Formats: sequence, C-alpha cells, structure tokens
Amino acid sequence: RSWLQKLQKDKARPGASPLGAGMAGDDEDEPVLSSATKQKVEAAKQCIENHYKAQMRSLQERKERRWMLEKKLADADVSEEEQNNILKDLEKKETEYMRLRRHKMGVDDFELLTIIGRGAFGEVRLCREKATSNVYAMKKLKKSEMLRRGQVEHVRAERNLLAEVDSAYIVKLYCSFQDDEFLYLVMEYLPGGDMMTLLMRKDTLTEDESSFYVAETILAIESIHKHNYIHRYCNRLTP
Ligand SMILES: Nc1ncnc2c1ncn2[C@@H]1O[C@H](COP(=O)(O)OP(=O)(O)OP(=O)(O)O)[C@@H](O)[C@H]1O
Repeated sequence: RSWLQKLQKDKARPGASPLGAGMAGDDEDEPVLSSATKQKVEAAKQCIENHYKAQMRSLQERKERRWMLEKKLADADVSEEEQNNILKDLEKKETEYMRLRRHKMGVDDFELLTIIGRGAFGEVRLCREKATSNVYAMKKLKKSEMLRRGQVEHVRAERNLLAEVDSAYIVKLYCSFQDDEFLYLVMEYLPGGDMMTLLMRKDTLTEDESSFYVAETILAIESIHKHNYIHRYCNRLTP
C-alpha cells in the first residue's frame, strides 16, 4: 500500500517516476499499466522463470550424472578408494563447469572463424568458445548504425525474444554482451543456411518441401505470438 501511494503521488508530479506514465489514477488502489509496461513485466517474469527452470534442470542433470557414475562404479570391479577418487574428480569437473558458466562473457572468450552471413548492422561469424570448443554463430551489431537508423528498440526486442522464447523453431541465444562499439548475440549455429539461400539454390520447392517450411514458419510465428511479439515482414515488399 505505501509504495503504491508513493507511486500515485509521484505520478501527480510529471516525470517523477518512470512507472507514472503507465498508471491511470481513477482508482487509488488499482494501478493501470500501459501495454508496453505489461509486456516488459511479462518479459522480465518469463526471463526469471526461464533462468530458474534452467538452474533446476542443471542441478537435476548434475545429480543424474553422479547417480549414473555411482551405478557404473558399483557394477565395475573398482576398489573403494579408486571409486572415491573418480567421484571426487567428477565433482571437481562439475565445479569448474559452474565457474565457467558464471564467468561474464566477452568477445575474447571466442575464437572468431569464418563469416557466414551479413545482417543489417554487421556480420555474422562462426566462432568457437575457447573454454568448451563449442561452435556458435556470433552476430555483431554496430551500435552507432542502430542508433542512426532508429532501430535500438527492434534489436532490443530481438535479443529479448531470443532469450525468452524456448521453441524448437526459434534459434537459441547462448549469450549476449557488448563493448564500446558493438553488441554481440551468440546463438546456436544453424548449418542449414537461410531460406533465401535455399530458394536461390533450388529455384522452386516441391509442394511437400513448401508445406514443410510453411508449417515450420507458422509454428515459429505462433511461438513468438504466445510471448506477445509480432514478426516484422520484409519492409522491402511494402510500397
Ligand atoms: N544462428 C545462425 N546460424 C547460421 N547462420 C546464421 C545464423 N544467424 C544468422 N545467420 C546468417 O547470417 C545472415 C544474416 O543474419 P540475420 O538475418 O539474422 O541478420 P539481420 O540483421 O536480421 O538481417 P535482416 O534484417 O536483413 O534480415 C542470415 O541470413 C544467415 O545466413
């Protein structure tokens, strides 16, 4: 009640609170949030939920790895001392893995490989994470160009969407970070190429192929609609 009253008071003073803009003051106790604020709240909620779900999942996986190893060791002809050493070794590796996951990522954590595409604000590169040797696609976006074209909100929505939506039809975002000049999106690498390359290679798709890709596109769009995002179709087609 007290924070709500403070917000209502702040709203009466223009510009006093960033939340004030989203609150209509008809009913003292009922803040009415603008749809933009509701979307932000929903996105934040989803991000936190995904974070904790991933955390629980990784804890469970860690336990399962230990059970499996214990079971294997019990079935194998290994001395008790050796079993303890192997289990200790597993715990050491698990701790190191957690430490690596907590590390704040930056471009220096990756070995940059070949350019695989060009986006509106810069290149997309294949890269290899130095710590794990895992391969990803790194999209690099020039901040000054985004600002110049007034696309900051679109890029922010793209980053939030990739982080938030967990769907087989939406590319997974592994991490994102920035330096003074660029924003970086590190995504799962999809080696199949994009639709444009496929169409250039095949010229015409069969009916079965078309149905397959249209169905996948519909499922992808449906999954982002569920999170209140809409897909922007190519501007070049609009008059
Ligand atoms: N995760 C990925 N795996 C493999 N290739 C990718 C990946 N992401 C992007 N690419 C390649 O890079 C190209 C450009 O990427 P993307 O379309 O995301 O950029 P963009 O800035 O959104 O471009 P535009 O706004 O012109 O659509 C893609 O057409 C694709 O060939």
